[in-house]
Amino acid sequence: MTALTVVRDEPAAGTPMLDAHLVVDRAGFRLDLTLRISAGEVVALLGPNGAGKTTALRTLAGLTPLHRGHITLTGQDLDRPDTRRWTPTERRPIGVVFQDYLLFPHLTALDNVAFGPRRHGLDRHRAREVASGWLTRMGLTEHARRKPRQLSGGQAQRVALARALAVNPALLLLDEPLAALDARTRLDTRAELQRHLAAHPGATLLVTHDPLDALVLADRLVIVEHGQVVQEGDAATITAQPRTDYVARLVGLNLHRGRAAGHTVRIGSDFSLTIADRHDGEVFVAYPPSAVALYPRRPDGSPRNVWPATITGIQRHGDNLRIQLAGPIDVAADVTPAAAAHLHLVAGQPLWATVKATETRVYPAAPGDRNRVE
Ligand SMILES: Nc1ncnc2c1ncn2[C@@H]1O[C@H](COP(=O)(O)OP(=O)(O)OP(=O)(O)O)[C@@H](O)[C@H]1O
Repeated sequence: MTALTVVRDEPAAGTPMLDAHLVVDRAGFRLDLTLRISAGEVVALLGPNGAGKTTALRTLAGLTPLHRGHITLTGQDLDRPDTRRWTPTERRPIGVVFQDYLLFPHLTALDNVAFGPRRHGLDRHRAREVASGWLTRMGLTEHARRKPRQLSGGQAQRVALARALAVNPALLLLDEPLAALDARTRLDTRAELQRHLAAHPGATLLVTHDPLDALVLADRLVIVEHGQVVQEGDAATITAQPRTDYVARLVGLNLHRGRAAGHTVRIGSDFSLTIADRHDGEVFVAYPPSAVALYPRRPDGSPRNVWPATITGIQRHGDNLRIQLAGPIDVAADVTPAAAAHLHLVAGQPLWATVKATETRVYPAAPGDRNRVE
């Protein structure tokens, strides 16, 4: 019997694909980011406005040169300023889906997708075959002859994704891929995108400031603030143990950094919280806004942490109200509309806030944690 040899140029899942140290200096801003992504892995680069996400993506795509560092993809240096290595955008094995898709308006969906394979050397007929296959996978067969302006937002997004994937990229870059869609379409498209990303054998970097996109689509989250990584890991770890104010807000937790001694954590110079378990040294204390209860007068005889607070803001939050409070520690509290009415909550109002020791989650703060949370 003859052995059947299957030739695959797909990398085995887990093979290191991207190894990058991205350094870009601008007046008042420095990007200094290390990124490693394996075959089949989807990494979300998440961060607030101005954190440097787009700059990172542009360096990988070859639209912004590095000042220092390197971009190595499947062992090839694409950008390495110290050896003057530079591969132009069109020669990088990278597919990009931009926020607004950037489809060619004068080309049909089919020719938009065929553009990449053509550029990579396939003849017109073969490139169209490949493109047609991708449009079928995206459920767009009957839209192949349409121009971008005849497509809905969700369809244009799928054409852009097909175009990026049609060149079999070692690295797929997605820049806020769902941002241009309305809420309903975004929901369907997110689920569909998840399927396509799971099938993509290369590495994927998703740039977003939507935590839901990151949580649903990515295997690993890299969180950047001020051009630097402040936390990275899987969604479960990050949501359980946020290490900066931004991440805590993202996952909906109150967060303080302090010094623990036994069951007490000193926060700032003259405030302490009692915690359930013993800890020593620098720690984070996290608890959800739903764990903070509000009282018009100081509740006594209770084992809870109690402190005076003033309302600085009230917003709707799902079925509840989220109350922002200033005091010895700044916190958010969630209350039901009935409780808010009962307490006659208004901005500027003094109250008493409480949280039970057993509702707090305490974990060590690494010495390297940036953006200290006080
Ligand atoms: N072309 C440019 N020239 C000079 N400075 C720039 C340029 N583009 C961005 N910046 C600055 O570089 C920093 C990082 O911006 P960048 O767009 O990468 O952040 P971002 O995380 O993508 O933000 P957003 O979520 O708002 O898109 C910001 O301070 C920004 O003002």
